[in-house]
Amino acid sequence: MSELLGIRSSIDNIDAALIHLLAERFKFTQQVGRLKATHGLPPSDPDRERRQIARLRNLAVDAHLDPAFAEKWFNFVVDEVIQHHVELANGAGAPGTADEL
Ligand SMILES: C=C(O[C@@H]1C=C(C(=O)O)C=C[C@H]1O)C(=O)O
Repeated sequence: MSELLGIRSSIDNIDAALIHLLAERFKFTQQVGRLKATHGLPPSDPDRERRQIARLRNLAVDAHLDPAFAEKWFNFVVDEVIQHHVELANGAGAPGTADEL
């Protein structure tokens, strides 16, 4: 089953890349959260989310990925981001990040 091992090795690489990309994304969303907290802006921006969902759904179709899955993934991530922004607005760091240390 060397074919299976080879395919799984590529899956492992992709999963590692996704973790690194998510970590980078959260670094930037934390910067946004700090700016929002400093300027008294609300944690969520529903208009921005709507625009991103439309954009990501189009990208997903082009990439032959289920657009409903792309939207579900985005909403899952954004829910966590907004939670972090609420915590920053309340003067706390986000859980599980360097802010907590
Ligand atoms: C990162 C932001 O905060 C929230 C999170 C978003 C995201 O993770 O893409 C988008 C909109 C906001 O609800 C932002 O306002 O840009």
